[in-house]
Amino acid sequence: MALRDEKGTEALNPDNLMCKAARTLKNAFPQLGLIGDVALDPYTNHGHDGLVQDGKILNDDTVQILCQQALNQARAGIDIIAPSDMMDGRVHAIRTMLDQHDFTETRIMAYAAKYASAFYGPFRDALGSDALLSGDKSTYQMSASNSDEALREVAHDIAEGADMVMVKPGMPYLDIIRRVRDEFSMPTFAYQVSGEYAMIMAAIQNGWLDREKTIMESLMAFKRAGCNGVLTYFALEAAQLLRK
Ligand SMILES: NCc1[nH]cc(CCC(=O)O)c1CC(=O)O
Repeated sequence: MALRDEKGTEALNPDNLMCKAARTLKNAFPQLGLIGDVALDPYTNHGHDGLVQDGKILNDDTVQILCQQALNQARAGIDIIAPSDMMDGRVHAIRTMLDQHDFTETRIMAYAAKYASAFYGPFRDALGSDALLSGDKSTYQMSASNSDEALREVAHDIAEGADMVMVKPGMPYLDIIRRVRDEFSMPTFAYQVSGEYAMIMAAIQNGWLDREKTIMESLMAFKRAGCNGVLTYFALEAAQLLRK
């Protein structure tokens, strides 16, 4: 909390928690691929992903800072920059910044179709941004009622240089995953978010659902819908189950 401020300055600190963790992991496991989430909400005292003035998000000023944040992460050893902020134009700006600093091989996984969702609750609790958040994120994240907009958002991000695209949340948006994969044939990922994880875990803990079967069925659904990969809090357990 003490490190949060209006502009998310800590995001640009080369010795922030995330950069330290990235360097430590790369030293210990040089073969490990690292994905870094780029957005300001872990660092701002208002809990938004971007800068706020008079209750409005400042898109272009935020993009400048996100570029610096991406560069900071690339320097710490992050292999794939994953902007989760949903500002317009950030993929192109980040690509340009990375290239200018010789990070030409650093990839971009765009949170391209990201919905303003209730399913991020547990993540925001963990981050401490839920209590801080003034208003909501509906001016930059998408409305759950809209599916064509997802295709337009994905098209923008691909045109701006995204190497991979993501749909988020996952399970309530399987239709979007299928449309995105069919339309663009790009490496397509889903993020099975914290609320999906919490929902499944709560049911497992209550004895209502079978643990292994439910986890694997939930992940299989993403593959069926067209995903090339899934970001999930079940990753470790799923890897163990797949090895059996
Ligand atoms: N930009 C922040 C960000 N990056 C990942 C998540 C959610 C992840 C999850 O719920 O598991 C969020 C939350 C949000 O947009 O409020």
